[in-house]
Amino acid sequence: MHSTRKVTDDLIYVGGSDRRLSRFENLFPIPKGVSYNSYVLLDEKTVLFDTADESISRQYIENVVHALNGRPLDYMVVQHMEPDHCAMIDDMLRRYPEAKMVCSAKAVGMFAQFYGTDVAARALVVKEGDKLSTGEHTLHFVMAPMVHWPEVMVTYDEKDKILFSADAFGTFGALAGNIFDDEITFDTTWMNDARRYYANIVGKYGVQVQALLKKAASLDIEMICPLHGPIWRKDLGLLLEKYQKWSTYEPEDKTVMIAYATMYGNTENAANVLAGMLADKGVKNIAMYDVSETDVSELVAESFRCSHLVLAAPTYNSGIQPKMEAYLSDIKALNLQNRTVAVIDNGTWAATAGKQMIGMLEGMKNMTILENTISIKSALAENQLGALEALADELAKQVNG
Ligand SMILES: Cc1cc2nc3c(=O)[nH]c(=O)nc-3n(C[C@H](O)[C@H](O)[C@H](O)COP(=O)(O)O)c2cc1C
Repeated sequence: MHSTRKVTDDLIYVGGSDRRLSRFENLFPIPKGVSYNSYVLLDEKTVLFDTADESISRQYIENVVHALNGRPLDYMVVQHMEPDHCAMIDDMLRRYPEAKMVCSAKAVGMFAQFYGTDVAARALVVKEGDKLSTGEHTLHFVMAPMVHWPEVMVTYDEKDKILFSADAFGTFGALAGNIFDDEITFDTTWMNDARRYYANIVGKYGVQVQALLKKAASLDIEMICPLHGPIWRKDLGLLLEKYQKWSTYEPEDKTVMIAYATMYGNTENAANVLAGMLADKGVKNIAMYDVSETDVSELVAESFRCSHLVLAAPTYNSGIQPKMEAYLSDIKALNLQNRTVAVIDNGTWAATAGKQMIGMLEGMKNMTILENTISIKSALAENQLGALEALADELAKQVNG
């Protein structure tokens, strides 16, 4: 049975959600599932905005067929060629032989790469600023390269002031009937997943997101229809403000995130002692994570949120404890910037992890590495408490000041 909802009088939500998939991109845990959004516009011409992942193919086909209600499909706007949105394109093109695929030039090539089919004859290639009238509606295409693939474009419906935003403004999390931001409590229940989605999937491309935000600012947008997560029609400012921060790598919260690695508990102990000192000095909402117990996507998201990071790790085979090293590689690859970082290391015979962590941080942009580093020899010693206190002082002054 179809499961669709009306977005406007002539726009229908035809997407669906997957709650079985454990990892998005086979990488990021999604305990709350994920939605694959797609939309049908019923104007004088009919339009399908993107398709969906094959995991929801049965539901998706029923939804599209129901929404079109016997009408042919004239246009299929393909904004992003990632398989979680384009898996059903081939099926749609065969099911609707008159449909034209409206997309960027790069998308045509990508389709051939993924599916071995040349769709050039079915493609209506559009570029920056091109417009397509579908009757009452005019669709205005805006290129958004590297948000988060090179072929990405977004589409602005001039009549209803809707931005179809591709992966931008998307989030992890399945939809449960409520498809609009005003039908859910986004700030408390969804924001962490939205941040984790942004930081890990689009985080690297802050410059490109900024370019898109600038283009979007020139459009009068009343609704945003992303490819994942709820449709924004009420509190658009909430996510736009977050996107402004995330894409400029500006921390959201002035607080300390302590990420530690530990085998025997001694580095963890130092992290706890430091956290207590920070709390005594008035630092609030301290976030602390064991990097072996926390998925790296969470660590990345929290690093995008917090202003100050303390990284504490034992030396491991003359290197950095591997989970800490993986996390550092990730935030480096994702271009995290503008953080103040303190380093604590540990070692029983030759503690070298600290030097190596600092080396990785020095390779990142605009990171302030505090000179006050602490090197533990197996377990925190009495005579190191002063140094830890001094570090807590420095961090607290910055955070509270
Ligand atoms: C597999 C392995 C490799 C290690 N390699 C080093 C090393 O290269 N240099 C060193 O000083 N300590 C090394 N250690 C020792 C730990 O870094 C050290 O005992 C540290 O105090 C452990 O901190 P923890 O109590 O937080 O786990 C190694 C330990 C393990 C288990």
